[in-house]
Amino acid sequence: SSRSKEQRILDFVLKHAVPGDPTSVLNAIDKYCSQQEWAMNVGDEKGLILDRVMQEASPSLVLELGTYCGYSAVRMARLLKQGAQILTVEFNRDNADIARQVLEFAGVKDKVQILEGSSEEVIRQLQKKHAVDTVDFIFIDHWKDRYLPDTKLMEELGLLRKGTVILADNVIFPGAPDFLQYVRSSPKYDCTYYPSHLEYLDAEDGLEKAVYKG
Ligand SMILES: Cc1ncccc1-c1cc(O)c2nc[nH]c(=O)c2c1
Ligand SMILES: [Mg+2]
Repeated sequence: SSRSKEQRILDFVLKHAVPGDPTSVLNAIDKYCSQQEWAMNVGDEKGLILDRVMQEASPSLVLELGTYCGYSAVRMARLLKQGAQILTVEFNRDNADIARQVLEFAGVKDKVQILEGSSEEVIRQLQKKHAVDTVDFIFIDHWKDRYLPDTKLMEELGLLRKGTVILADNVIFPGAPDFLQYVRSSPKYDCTYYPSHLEYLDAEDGLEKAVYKG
């Protein structure tokens, strides 16, 4: 059977990156996806913004919505402080399998747990099944129509604490207008927009940071 684009990305990483070196894994994925086949990794330009915002938050527990091939999970895991953890949610089983192999090759698998399922179902299980109290940093990068309902759900479940940082990808392209409108008009959030570009392309995109005020 023919290999998928995601399997071809993994193959390129295994061939061209250095085992245990997360930065070489990021460089390999960025090289392949900018030169051979476009893919929806957050990429190197928006990735630098993710790096800075995440380091500023210095989180002990990170929740990522949308693992895909594991690029942003590797990106964040390489910067985590000692003992910190990432829970990343992926709906697509094949992508989760690719991401597991990428994370293992990068040497960060002990810092990251991939939770398979819909973001709504996984979010509802975090406190009881995964012993989560509150989350320190949330990277939203899954499906634009779920940004707002999942944010509201996390509020309702008490998963956000004073100072929890939400960083959302693709708020311009494909765009999450209802999410943007909500967080920017809500007294519960302090928002900052980081203009950038769609991964590997010139199209405009950006990241929105929404800090929960508790
Ligand atoms: C797929 C696509 N085509 C054209 C323009 C943008 C996209 C695109 C880019 C992303 O960074 C995405 N991140 C998470 N989830 C997505 O669905 C997604 C889609
Ligand atoms: Mg994205």
